[in-house]
Amino acid sequence: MRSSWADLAANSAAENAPTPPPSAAAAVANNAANTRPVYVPPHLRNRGPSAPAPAAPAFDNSGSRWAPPPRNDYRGGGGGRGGGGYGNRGGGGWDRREANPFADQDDSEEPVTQEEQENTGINFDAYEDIPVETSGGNVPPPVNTFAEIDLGEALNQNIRRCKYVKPTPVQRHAIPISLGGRDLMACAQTGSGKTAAFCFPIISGIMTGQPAQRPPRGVRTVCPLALVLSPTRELSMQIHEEARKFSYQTGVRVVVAYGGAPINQQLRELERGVDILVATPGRLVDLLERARVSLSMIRYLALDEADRMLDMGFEPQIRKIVEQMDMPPAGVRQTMLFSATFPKEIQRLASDFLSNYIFLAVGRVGSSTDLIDQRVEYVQESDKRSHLMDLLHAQRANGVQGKQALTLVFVETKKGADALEHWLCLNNFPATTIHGDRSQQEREAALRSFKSGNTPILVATDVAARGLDIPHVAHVVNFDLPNDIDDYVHRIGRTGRAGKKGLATAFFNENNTSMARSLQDLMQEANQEVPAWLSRFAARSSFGGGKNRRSGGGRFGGRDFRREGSFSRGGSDYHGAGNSGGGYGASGGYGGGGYGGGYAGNSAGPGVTSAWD
Ligand SMILES: Nc1ncnc2c1ncn2[C@@H]1O[C@H](COP(=O)(O)OP(=O)(O)OP(=O)(O)O)[C@@H](O)[C@H]1O
Repeated sequence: MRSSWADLAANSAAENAPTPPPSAAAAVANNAANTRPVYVPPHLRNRGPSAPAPAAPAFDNSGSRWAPPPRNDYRGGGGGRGGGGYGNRGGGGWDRREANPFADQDDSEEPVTQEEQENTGINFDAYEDIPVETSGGNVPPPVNTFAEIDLGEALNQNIRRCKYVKPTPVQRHAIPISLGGRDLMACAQTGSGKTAAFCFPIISGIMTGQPAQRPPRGVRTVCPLALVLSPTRELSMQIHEEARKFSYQTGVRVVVAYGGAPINQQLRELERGVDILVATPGRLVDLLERARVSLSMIRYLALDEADRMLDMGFEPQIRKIVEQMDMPPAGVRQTMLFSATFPKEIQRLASDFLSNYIFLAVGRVGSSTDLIDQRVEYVQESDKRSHLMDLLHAQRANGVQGKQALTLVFVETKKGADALEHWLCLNNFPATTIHGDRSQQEREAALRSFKSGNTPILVATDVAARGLDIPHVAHVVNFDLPNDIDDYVHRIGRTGRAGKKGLATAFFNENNTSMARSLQDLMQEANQEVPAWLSRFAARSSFGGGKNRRSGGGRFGGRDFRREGSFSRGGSDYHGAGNSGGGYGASGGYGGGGYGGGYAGNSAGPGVTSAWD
């Protein structure tokens, strides 16, 4: 298996986080059970050693563990807290050793001021004027500060450790909605903090909710309370890392399962206990079929990159997981769907998974808008390499390519990625690749090497287009443009995150004519300068009503599809409440057919490596 020099360097530098000894509380719990771990519900797990020992949970074992949780036992409280139980340090329950996810950062719990946050480049004032649209009945009002939300002290402490000073707009709106027990379809721009927006309510809900029933002894099936699905292995890993930080010392245990990595290690982690399972669909189906995971206790289901999860590649797998296994149905579980893009067709599909939901669209949040400087250059296929070289030399000369400034180059094919990486390295530009033909180890090493700045150029297929939060990506180059404007939005969203500025350059030629109109519209809405030649391409391609045209006469979708006349289900929950910003947000005009690169891997049979999980 080929491996670039940079990957090898990164491999050798791989972290080896020390594992702290088990806490006193965990040891007490374990002894009490004659070395067998004793289940302690999350809301009791935080009691320190001095606290009274948790009483054995009085589970009603008359029903089997397969019985679904009591209907609405955890909902409808409007965020009300049922007796606390969170907040204290310590830990108990399962084999509950917990590495400190903040170990390699300055863990001072000094409050971060807004000024300090701005010094880090995060400027949330840029988000203040963002139009927000909500629809659905009885939308809970947004909050302005984390302090207004009763998330519990342990979680609040982690928010401080993460140095989050105030909630981003999607968090301000989404967290109260989810804490209110409502299903949610949320659309907010890349880099705007959606991960925390779905993690916080889940963690808080598990900390304070009803205790879960424990599987009988000897049964190796685990029953997580929350499931977070994402389309790629790397994104699942990232969500897992984030969720571990948010849930540190809360007693809530987060486990990740994804394809391409040995399943045995993941099984061992699951056996140690799991409250929140973060997974890619393929690996999850495997675990379900082996009966190592049961979804019967699921209270929270979150789909990150939900439009991708429900597009034609993933939809059958997602339906299987959500509808054909043992997961409680919509209305019993709470479901949250998040993405930066949400085509209407996918919204329609997604509504099958939701019950009485609120649609939330938070305007552009400066990702594909002001914060990302978008440029499109006309470059013939044969000139692309020399053009890229010119850009990289200019970056070097201007000091843009400092140690910390990273460049992410998107190409169409895996072979193309390898060839470009090779050529860049030959030309003294250290590069590595990530795509579906690389082993998982290689993919992870490449990402590490890129993140650390050892290899400041990453050549990627669409497998890296969504969700990845890599600090210091200063420049995204669309060496090959995607065929779908939503993919473009996600790709360029790897820069300009959390209020920071970024640059995105696209190489355009005749092969991309079908993208001309949607690209022009996107750039116009983002107040970017559209070259005259691109407008001419757009005018030509508009005659055929190109598949990538955004719906709504050039205005972006980002609107609840239920507002369209076509929504006529009985018992509609649409009440048209909320603010109406209009004309912003996610895309309409779902292009379809535009998933090159690793997409084909989704339908791969057993044993075939999929780029997506
Ligand atoms: N309240 C906050 N204050 C400061 N930083 C935040 C806050 N919320 C999130 N962030 C940071 O913003 C960055 C982007 O967050 P996140 O990855 O969740 O974005 P996203 O909306 O999911 O993006 P994408 O659509 O690309 O998946 C992360 O580095 C995260 O730590």
